[in-house]
Amino acid sequence: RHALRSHVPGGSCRFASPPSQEEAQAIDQELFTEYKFSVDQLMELAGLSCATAIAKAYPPSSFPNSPPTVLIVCGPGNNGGDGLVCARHLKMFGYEPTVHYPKRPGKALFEGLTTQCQKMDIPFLSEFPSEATLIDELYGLVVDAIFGFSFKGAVREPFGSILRTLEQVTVPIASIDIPSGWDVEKGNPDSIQPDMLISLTAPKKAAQHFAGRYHFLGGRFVPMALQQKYSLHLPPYPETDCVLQLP
Ligand SMILES: NC(=O)C1=CN([C@@H]2O[C@H](COP(=O)(O)OP(=O)(O)OC[C@H]3O[C@@H](n4cnc5c(N)ncnc54)[C@H](OP(=O)(O)O)[C@@H]3O)[C@@H](O)[C@H]2O)[C@@H](O)CC1
Ligand SMILES: [K+]
Repeated sequence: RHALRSHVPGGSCRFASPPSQEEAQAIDQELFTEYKFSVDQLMELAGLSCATAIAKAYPPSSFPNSPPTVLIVCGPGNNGGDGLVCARHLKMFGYEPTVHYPKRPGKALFEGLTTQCQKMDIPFLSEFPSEATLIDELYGLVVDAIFGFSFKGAVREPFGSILRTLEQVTVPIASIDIPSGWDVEKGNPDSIQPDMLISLTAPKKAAQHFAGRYHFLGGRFVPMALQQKYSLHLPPYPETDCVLQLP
């Protein structure tokens, strides 16, 4: 199933005291309201973490194709914004990203991130490939930036069709924060099963159901007082790294 060779060993996650969906949203809100971070600040760090973790797990030399092509699917919220930032950094790192961004919020932040990608010659696909085999032929990796910790209920279109196609791809999928289609706390055995998960801030409860090879922690921006308030017990990041591979 997983076509890529990889240079770092990995395993499933058993993380102490993961935050609930409500707690994850409360931490997010507190970062903005109490700690006065702006969304674009944290999104930049989150997206950079994702690109860095991807480059560690799937270096260009491990791709079956050259240049290393990556399909990034972006959803309508901040998870999708992380995907746009990730695309930009992957391009800087020597990858060849292509973005599909079917539902775009009319906000300056996302418009700016989209323009930045376009000005860096990152193509945007207007139609999602309907056949999984086409994705397998054209791309060495898929980045799932569709839904994050605010996902609720049954998946609505066009994302239902997209996820059904992604369930059938054989190239690895790297999910940002939460595998899309998964309940944020309970997971979802019937949805995509990514090869990689990049948990941002802290792994959520759903990460306990992740069985792919690479679990990374990213988003090294949570002040200690906030970590303590929510009993996050985050493991220490190595030196100045912005990501940490979890066991
Ligand atoms: N502090 C942090 O940790 C940071 C977190 N960050 C990132 O933000 C992410 C959380 O972002 P978020 O809150 O904007 O929500 P997110 O999960 O992207 O999507 C919600 C959107 O999806 C939609 N939608 C929902 N359910 C649906 C359904 N069933 N079927 C279809 N659509 C559905 C709904 O759109 P609607 O269609 O309802 O308008 C809504 O707009 C987080 O996971 C992390 O990646 C970083 O950027 C910065 C620092
Ligand atoms: K996701």
